[in-house]
Amino acid sequence: MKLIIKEKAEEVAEFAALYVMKKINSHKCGPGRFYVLGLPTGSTPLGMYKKLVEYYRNGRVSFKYVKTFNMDEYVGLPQNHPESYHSFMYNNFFSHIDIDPKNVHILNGNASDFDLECENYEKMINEAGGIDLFVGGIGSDGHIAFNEPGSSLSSRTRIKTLNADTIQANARFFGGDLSQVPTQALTVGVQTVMDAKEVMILITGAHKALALHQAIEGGITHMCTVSAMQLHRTAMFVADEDATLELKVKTVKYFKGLMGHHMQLVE
Ligand SMILES: N[C@@H]1[C@@H](O)[C@H](O)[C@@H](COP(=O)(O)O)O[C@@H]1O
Repeated sequence: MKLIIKEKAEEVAEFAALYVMKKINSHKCGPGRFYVLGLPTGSTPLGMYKKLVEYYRNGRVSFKYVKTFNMDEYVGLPQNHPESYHSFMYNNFFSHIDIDPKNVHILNGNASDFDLECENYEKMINEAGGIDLFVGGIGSDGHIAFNEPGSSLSSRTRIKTLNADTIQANARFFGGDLSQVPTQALTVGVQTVMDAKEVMILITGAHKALALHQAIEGGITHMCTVSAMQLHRTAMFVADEDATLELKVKTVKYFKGLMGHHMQLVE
């Protein structure tokens, strides 16, 4: 596992965007050779999307031969609702780059058969050759995508009922009104993320510090689903200083000592 520690959230965003750009550019993409990205929503990855749009505008990267699979989507929210993850992704990223909409995959939270929708999603990921890089954020209880505490660590794409903490945390996007927050979502499973060739988790802010501690210094537990990434061969956590507040000084020192080496990943 790698832990990249940057001083500020903006530098986390920059590192993540540079990493994604480098991966796409070194993949030798073309017709029949796509780079496949797994993508998150939330406030944490916003800065990364902004940077990627900037790099695209400066001609440093193209998404023409990139396929994307989003992590999750609310159930029952119209696709064009401003807080749907469809809207989030188009407003903040897809509408500003050269990706072909047919290469964008987002779960349909209004499907008539959720089991079939989720099964097809896994099939489409397989048909795309699997996910090359899954980028994720986490909730303050350490959930990845919408894999709430207690989710099976071998779970696959399915419907989940959101817990009270997640509904509370997401109420800020619905005018603070808990009753407006959808109570269910379709989400990739922990195993769906684990199957990606690479995983990069972005964590910023002191409110995520305990989650980062549990994720990398605690044991693997379904009560902190991102901790499953300890079993991933190439998991990388990218955190700001605030998110490291609950880590041991020894852990922080060790990974900071590797920074020179790790920065080569984006050079
Ligand atoms: N399903 C999403 C997660 O994918 C995201 O990581 C989390 C944290 O969001 P934020 O980055 O806004 O803290 O929110 C939701 O639960």
